Amino acid sequence: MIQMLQVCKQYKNGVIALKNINIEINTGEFVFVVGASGAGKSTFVKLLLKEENPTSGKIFINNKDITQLKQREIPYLRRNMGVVFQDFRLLPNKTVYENVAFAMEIVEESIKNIKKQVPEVLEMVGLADKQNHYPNQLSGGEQQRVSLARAIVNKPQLLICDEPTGNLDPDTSMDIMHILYEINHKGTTVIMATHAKNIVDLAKRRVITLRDGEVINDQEKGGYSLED
Ligand SMILES: Nc1ncnc2c1ncn2[C@@H]1O[C@H](COP(=O)(O)OP(=O)(O)OP(=O)(O)O)[C@@H](O)[C@H]1O
Repeated sequence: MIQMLQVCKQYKNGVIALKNINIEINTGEFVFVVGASGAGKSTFVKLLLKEENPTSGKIFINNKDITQLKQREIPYLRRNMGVVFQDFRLLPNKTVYENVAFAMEIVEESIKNIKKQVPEVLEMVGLADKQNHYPNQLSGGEQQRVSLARAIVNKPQLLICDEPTGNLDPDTSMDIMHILYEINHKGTTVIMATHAKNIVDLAKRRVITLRDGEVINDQEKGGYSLED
């Protein structure tokens, strides 16, 4: 599903954030991308979202080299991806229901589908009873559930999470992880960049470890501790 070939990223200020990355991620995998602060995790995520372009190398998603995409083709790439960030990024003036519905409205889904799918996805993340609340009336964990619901409501093939548990306490983080595992179990490929050692070590999933922009480990059923 995803292939990076000899990918390098140097920012304009000269910082080399990623060096010669060669990885392949198959459909249906759950992959952690770990590494210390500054190792290149967010840059890795930004390249997949095409928020940044690599300085050299190729990135294939579903056999299409996204480094060659024209500007007008980018929305079609993103339509196939859900994204979750550490800071939730919800719209403060919209309710839980409206935040999730908005993701469907911008891809011009029918009202019929919106009315069917939004309650289903809110049920899945355990927020059926909070659909009329505003983000500031929710806990951090609940806000992240809304953000997850919004990310998956259009049924993307790929879910990309950048530190999704970074602002949450350990118990709430595990709740979010269980939702992520369930999403993955239903067939969505999940890529999660994180610092959260305990989550990674418990998960026994594939772990790609970055250090100073290089992949220093790529292990099935790996652990964060391998980095040390
Ligand atoms: N827009 C930018 N311009 C210049 N340098 C950048 C930019 N974004 C990131 N960098 C640099 O690239 C390197 C990798 O940063 P990146 O944000 O990818 O790391 P990270 O592993 O996600 O770190 P953290 O865990 O702290 O978020 C760092 O040295 C960082 O300072």
